[in-house]
Amino acid sequence: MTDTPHAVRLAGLRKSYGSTRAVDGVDLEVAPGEIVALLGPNGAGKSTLADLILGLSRPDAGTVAVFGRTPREAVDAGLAGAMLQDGAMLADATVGELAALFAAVHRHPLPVAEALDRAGIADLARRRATDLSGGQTQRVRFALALVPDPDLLVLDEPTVAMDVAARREFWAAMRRFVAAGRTVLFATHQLDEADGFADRVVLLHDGRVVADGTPRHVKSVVAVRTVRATVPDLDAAAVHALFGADGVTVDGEGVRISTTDADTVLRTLLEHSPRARDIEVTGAGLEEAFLSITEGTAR
Ligand SMILES: Nc1ncnc2c1ncn2[C@@H]1O[C@H](COP(=O)(O)OP(=O)(O)OP(=O)(O)O)[C@@H](O)[C@H]1O
Repeated sequence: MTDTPHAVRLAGLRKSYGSTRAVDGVDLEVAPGEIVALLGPNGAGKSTLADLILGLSRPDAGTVAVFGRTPREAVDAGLAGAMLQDGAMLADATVGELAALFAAVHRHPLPVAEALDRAGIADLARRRATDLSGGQTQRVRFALALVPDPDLLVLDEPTVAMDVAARREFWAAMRRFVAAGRTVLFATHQLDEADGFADRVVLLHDGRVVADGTPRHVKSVVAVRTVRATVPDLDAAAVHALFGADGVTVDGEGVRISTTDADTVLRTLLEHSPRARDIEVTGAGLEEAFLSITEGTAR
């Protein structure tokens, strides 16, 4: 641990690929010991942000500091470890050999056996790294990220390809990792994962931070539901007067309303249109929730 105030400090960060603004003006400060989920739909900019924090790509504008150092310095000093989506496995090497290779390039590595043990894959040490299932490969990546014994772990969608049991074990291992006061920043597009593990959730959309708070706060923002109903003699003007225009679609006798408070919408709808039928309430995916946020209906 260092005395610097922030594990991660991003200021005015921008990164474009051609005309795509992958990261579009991000300011973010993460204190040591925080567990932060970067939550966002596909293409929100989570991987790009992770790469910038680790110094794997350079920003077009803005600054990145990791424990007060440049990303490169922090990684070289073993302060930051990474588990990325596409870390390649060396052909022919066993898991143990791969971890030993990693250990050789770090200044204060964990003993290989301990890194494998902490990741819960001691039994895979002699297996060839390229012969593993998707979930096992993810856990090898996790072990490799632990090898430098870092104070900050950056994980990009760590549980992709893991089954339920592997996920449970993975998060248990992560809990042991953070028990020592270390910092974790993980990207995910699963709200329940952010909710279950993070103490802070940063919501990204189109390269921008659109919400930042406790899982409870962010859940209330993205827990959008869609209410659909068929209403005979539907009066579009009356519907808009009741529910506003944002997130409300009227099509013939069909009405569709996006809301964070489906109970109230249903009560109001039935009060004013007792003949409403085919009523359906569905949970929205993150994409839909984000659309609502950006349209301003889910505030
Ligand atoms: N190397 C690249 N070249 C061109 N465009 C890129 C590149 N990397 C990312 N992008 C674009 O930048 C945007 C952000 O991508 P990024 O991978 O950071 O999002 P993400 O939130 O991690 O998405 P996912 O959940 O799908 O991994 C997307 O529009 C993506 O197509």
